[in-house]
Amino acid sequence: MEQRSITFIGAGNMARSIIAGLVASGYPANKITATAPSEARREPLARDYGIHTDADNLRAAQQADVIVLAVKPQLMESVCHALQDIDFSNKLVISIAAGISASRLNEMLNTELNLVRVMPNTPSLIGKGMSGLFASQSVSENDKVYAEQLMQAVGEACWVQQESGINGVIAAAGSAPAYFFLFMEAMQKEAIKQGFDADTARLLVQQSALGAAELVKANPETELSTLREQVTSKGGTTAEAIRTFNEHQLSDIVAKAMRAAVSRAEEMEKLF
Ligand SMILES: NC(=O)C1=CN([C@@H]2O[C@H](COP(=O)(O)OP(=O)(O)OC[C@H]3O[C@@H](n4cnc5c(N)ncnc54)[C@H](O)[C@@H]3O)[C@@H](O)[C@H]2O)C=CC1
Ligand SMILES: O=C(O)[C@@H]1CCC=N1
Repeated sequence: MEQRSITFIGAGNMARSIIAGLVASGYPANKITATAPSEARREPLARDYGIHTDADNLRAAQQADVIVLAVKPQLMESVCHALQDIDFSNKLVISIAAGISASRLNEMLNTELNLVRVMPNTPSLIGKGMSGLFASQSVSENDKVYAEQLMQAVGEACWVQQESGINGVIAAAGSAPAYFFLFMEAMQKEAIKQGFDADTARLLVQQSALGAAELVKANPETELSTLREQVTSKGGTTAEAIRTFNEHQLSDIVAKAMRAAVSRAEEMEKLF
């Protein structure tokens, strides 16, 4: 892929995840800059990945070919305001923020950007990310290819044709690692109650989760329901566990939670 100079505005959890994945995939560290007001955020990134860091957003953004907006949605407006003097005509802007539309970002930066909205997730840190991408109409084919390859360097990527699809990606992927962590936390807690020490309980849960996910990936032709049925012996233990989940409407709970994530993204679009 092209190795353009890239500046992350905001050096938090998500920027760090992408930077780590990029550097591990061979993207040159000296082409990457990350900004944050606090030294405590910048220093570990410079130390761990050998990238440049800067406290000055304007300077760092000015010298980059690609600017990744990676601050919290609440801060986006004030951060963008200070970048308005930049000539964006030859730059690609990537926003990873949830709940901030392309038209709002154009407004905040006071220009019609070459903008790709990307919704990544934190497993990018280990090259296992899942990202959804949406490109504004003006984005060139070359920039689209670059954005896609950038996210493929840290995991899998898919495009959405409508901007609203980004909110669907949030529900199914951006926020999703937290759902699985919550589920695993609950399992670990109960395994501890059943007598395992915390480490063994974690091992039991993490290896089962990993094995299940790998099995899904290794069997793309097999429906998820079939994989579930292969574990569920008639009259056996799994059947009782699954019956209990169903009795408490696990599918409805999951659907409600995913819709709540979408609703919050829509609400944020009005707030910020
Ligand atoms: N954490 C996640 O799993 C995901 C987050 N996102 C999006 O990524 C964005 C960042 O989220 P996180 O990394 O989780 O937040 P975070 O709070 O970990 O990181 C935000 C960073 O911005 C920095 N910052 C604060 N003020 C700044 C300023 N004026 N200039 C430059 N940097 C500044 C902070 O030092 C902090 O390191 C959000 O817009 C969020 O919607 C998207 C997908 C997944
Ligand atoms: O919770 C959030 O708002 C961000 C977006 C997806 C994951 N974290």
